[in-house]
Amino acid sequence: MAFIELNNIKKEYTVGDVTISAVRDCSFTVEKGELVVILGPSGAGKTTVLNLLGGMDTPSGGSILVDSNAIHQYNKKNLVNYRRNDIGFVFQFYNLVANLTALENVELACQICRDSLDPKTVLEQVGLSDRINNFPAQLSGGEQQRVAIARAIAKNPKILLCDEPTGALDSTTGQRIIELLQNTCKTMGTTTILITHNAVLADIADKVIHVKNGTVNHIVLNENPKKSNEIVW
Ligand SMILES: Nc1ncnc2c1ncn2[C@@H]1O[C@H](COP(=O)(O)OP(=O)(O)OP(=O)(O)O)[C@@H](O)[C@H]1O
Repeated sequence: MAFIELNNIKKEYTVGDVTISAVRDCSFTVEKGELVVILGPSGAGKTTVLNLLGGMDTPSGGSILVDSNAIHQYNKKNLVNYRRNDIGFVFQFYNLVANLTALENVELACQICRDSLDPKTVLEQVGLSDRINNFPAQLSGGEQQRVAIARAIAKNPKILLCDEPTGALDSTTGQRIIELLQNTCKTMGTTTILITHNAVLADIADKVIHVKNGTVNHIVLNENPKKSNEIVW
């Protein structure tokens, strides 16, 4: 059994009298410790899939199994605990708390979950030992994203979910963020899922799930994923 299994997932939104099918018949698996890129154009359903995986939303049909747990059957309380303890989230625009320092941002996330790592140590691991007392506005975009990654991995999550993590960064800074995500995935063994419309990022993944019109189009396994310094966009 795979670490993550999505089976025939369907997600529909009802807006007034209209039903919008965001995701349909979507199935794929992710192995423990794998780095997976979900790639597809705008509107393909990537964010919907990520939100379902992260327990921010529940499917209209199908099943989601994470580490043998049936996430699709979770009630609100189960979902709160799942999001707190099992999921680390990295966003395109970092979403740091502006009036807290880098260290305080990471500490805040650690306070709500069990088994968290030492915030200072994790900030050192992401290369920010000399910036821990800075506020987000005093940091570059790349540094802010490092804080956001530190905040997510300090929770010691089962899964790291990244929504266009390099989308707001230039190519060189983005490469360094990819390097950090690749290293974290390999050294900590954190299963990492990254959604993007940037086809260049496909090469850095162990597995690429191509999505189109709300469903999986095809899946590619990379025997030899590229290093971050081998890709440019
Ligand atoms: N809460 C919602 N209510 C209604 N429709 C929605 C909702 N969320 C998503 N959709 C629709 O579902 C479809 C898939 O959207 P989704 O955001 O998952 O795509 P995406 O691949 O992440 O796109 P992008 O790269 O632009 O973020 C779109 O047609 C979108 O308009």
